[in-house]
Amino acid sequence: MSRHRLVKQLDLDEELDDGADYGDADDAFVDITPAQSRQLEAGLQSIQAILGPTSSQISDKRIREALWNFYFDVDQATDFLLDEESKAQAAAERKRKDIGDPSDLSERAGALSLASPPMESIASGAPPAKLSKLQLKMQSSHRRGGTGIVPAKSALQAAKTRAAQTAAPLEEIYIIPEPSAIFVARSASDRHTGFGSVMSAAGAPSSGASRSNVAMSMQTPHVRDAFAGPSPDDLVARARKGTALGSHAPLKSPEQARKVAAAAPVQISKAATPKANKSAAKGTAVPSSKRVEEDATLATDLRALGLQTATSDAPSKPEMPAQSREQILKLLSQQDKAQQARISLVVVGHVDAGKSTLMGRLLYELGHTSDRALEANQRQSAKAGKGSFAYAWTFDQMPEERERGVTIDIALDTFRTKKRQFTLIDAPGHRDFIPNMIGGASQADAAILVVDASSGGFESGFNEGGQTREHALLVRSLGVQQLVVAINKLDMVRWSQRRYNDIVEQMQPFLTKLGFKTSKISFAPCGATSGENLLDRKDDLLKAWYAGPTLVQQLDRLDTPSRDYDGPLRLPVSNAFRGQSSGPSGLGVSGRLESGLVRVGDELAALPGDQTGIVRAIEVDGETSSWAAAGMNVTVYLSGLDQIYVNVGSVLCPPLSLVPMSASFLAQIVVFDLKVPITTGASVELFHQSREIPASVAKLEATLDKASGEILKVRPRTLGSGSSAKVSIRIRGDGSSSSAIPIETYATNRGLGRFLLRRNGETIAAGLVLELL
Ligand SMILES: Nc1nc2c(ncn2[C@@H]2O[C@H](COP(=O)(O)OP(=O)(O)OP(=O)(O)O)[C@@H](O)[C@H]2O)c(=O)[nH]1
Repeated sequence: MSRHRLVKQLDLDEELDDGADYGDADDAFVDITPAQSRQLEAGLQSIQAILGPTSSQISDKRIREALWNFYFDVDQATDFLLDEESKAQAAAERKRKDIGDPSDLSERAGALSLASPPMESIASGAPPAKLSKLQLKMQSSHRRGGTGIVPAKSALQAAKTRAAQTAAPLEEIYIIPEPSAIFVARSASDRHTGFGSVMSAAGAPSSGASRSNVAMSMQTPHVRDAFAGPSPDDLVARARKGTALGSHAPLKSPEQARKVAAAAPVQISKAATPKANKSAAKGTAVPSSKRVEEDATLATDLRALGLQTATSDAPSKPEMPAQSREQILKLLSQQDKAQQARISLVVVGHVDAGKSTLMGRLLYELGHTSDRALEANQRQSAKAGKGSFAYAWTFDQMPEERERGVTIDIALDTFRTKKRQFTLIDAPGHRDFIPNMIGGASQADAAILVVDASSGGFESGFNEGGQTREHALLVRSLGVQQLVVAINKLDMVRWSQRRYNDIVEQMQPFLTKLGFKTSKISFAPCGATSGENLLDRKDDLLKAWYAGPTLVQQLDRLDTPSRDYDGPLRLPVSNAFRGQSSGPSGLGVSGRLESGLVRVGDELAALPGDQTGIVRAIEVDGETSSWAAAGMNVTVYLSGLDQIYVNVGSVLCPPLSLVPMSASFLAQIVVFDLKVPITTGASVELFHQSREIPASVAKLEATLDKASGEILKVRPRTLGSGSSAKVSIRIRGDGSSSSAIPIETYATNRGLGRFLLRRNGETIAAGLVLELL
């Protein structure tokens, strides 16, 4: 039975304990076979060769123990030893009371140079200067023949940054709408739904700003009532805790069930923790008969559940990429030409417009949901007195969602039409959950805007405070250019052509004002509960006047957006969780690849921080793959990287092409409809990728002409509704490097160079990053 099955809660205190206890473990290898002994010795020599002079700091015994714990995997054992070494050094420094916050990887990388290798001090036996894990690795890489040099920004990047310093064309944000055309939502309870802070640590408090907002709001009775139940943050945190985002999407096969089980919460391979190493050193490294027994029991349980397949004792080796980078690029370019590339679709719209029902029905019509699964949802929803939500329950799987009949968090799924594959992001419509909706929309290429055609239904979504308007504005501001408007619930108005035309006539000018090109907007009449006009039409009342494309035909006509496959890899993190032994193990990190390619075996750095990990497995839309490319929603499983170093808002990138870190930047913004103008120093919430960050508008540099981008006024005192301006944004914090976030200019990376600003539950502006300051 494999020791990979043994899992244990991570004890953080012990993990960070600097007193590396590598005590008596001479008896650790008593049961070792001759073959294992040979593997140990070969591994020992490999690690010593890799570590070079650093290996003199680490006893042979510790190296053997690491190899034993990592099943003779030299890479993992080396990573582990380097981790331990840098922790011990950091602890030693702490003891000398001269430690500050560890500087981040980008700063260190900038400071590193082979011209002054710290290796000399190690070789001379002098206590090494504080070496980051990256530095040690770079030395190793140098010894292995790599250059170990972190390149300065390329000339191309520098040129791009310079170009970005001139005003960006306004249509890149969106064509400025008439202020009166936009009404932004105001949360009735003034709730602060900080989805970015949700995942930073389960149960961790939100940002300081969030807390203060909440504290102020709590003074009014109706707000206290609103907080009587779990907050939106709590609900989302609870749902996401320890799972891949969207893992509450339907499980379509035993294989998927196995994968989801593999992503079960907060259990960490004991062999992969420093704590395990300590235990090993204390003589427990060799499986005891009790542990063997436990393993066997666990295996039996898993088999009974149909969750376990692998029984090998062999260490899990990364599957090597089957295709070269060139082959992958060629394949992607062919797919793009044939318009077959995957498209990420976010489904947005006013609360109760029928988004989840529409998507649930669509998956059923396309054969992605089995009759059995549907019947189960029908039975359970009827039992709960919510029979009309049977299709919506395909997506709304959190108990709170089912109880309240509203979507709370985004859910992901995939579906395939005859023509192409889609990733579907079902976003919540309720105003309290707009931050989650923004997180979903920031990962999308195109949107389905669901509109409720029932009498009064359309109006409540389209009037002031309705989410039809705000969602359309937000998706456009986040860069989505293609929109399919599903005019839903037409069955409730007896498939009235007049009602349909009336809605189209109101929506069309509104959407073009937001900057959607007419050619990129399409409309589809439909009925989610009956499945009308999703794949085909059955109702004579509709057939009598509509002969246009079905919803699926319209989705098939969407253009594949251009992707930056050649750029450096950028994977903004929307979730991080622990993989487990029955599926891909290691740290699972989910997100949408903004640029570049990732392959199994790649080394990735997580910023902020100075940690790196090796990609052991990749899943694209739930399917195992040896690579993934820009535009895909992926989960990468990394070894050698601890979960505490990766949060929502972190960005994974190659160690030799790090994403810049910045706490302040120059931006061009467009201001939405405002009650209170923006003034210098205004406190805002910055929504960047899947993260919400307290920030301030540090300086109003200039107002700009909406059409030409030319400067109208330098240093304006305020910014009002509908204006466009250049402003400096500063992340609020203590001013140290720790407040810096991974961010890029829009010219360098579109996804990482866009943001939204919100204040007191209102979205007040959208912007593009021009220059990092
Ligand atoms: N008659 C009729 N009812 C519908 C249709 N589509 C959805 N509904 C009903 O509308 C209600 C809300 O549907 P949902 O799918 O939960 O709406 P939603 O937009 O996903 O809701 P949130 O995500 O919470 O904003 C449910 O009772 C559905 O049965 C439709 O085409 N016709």
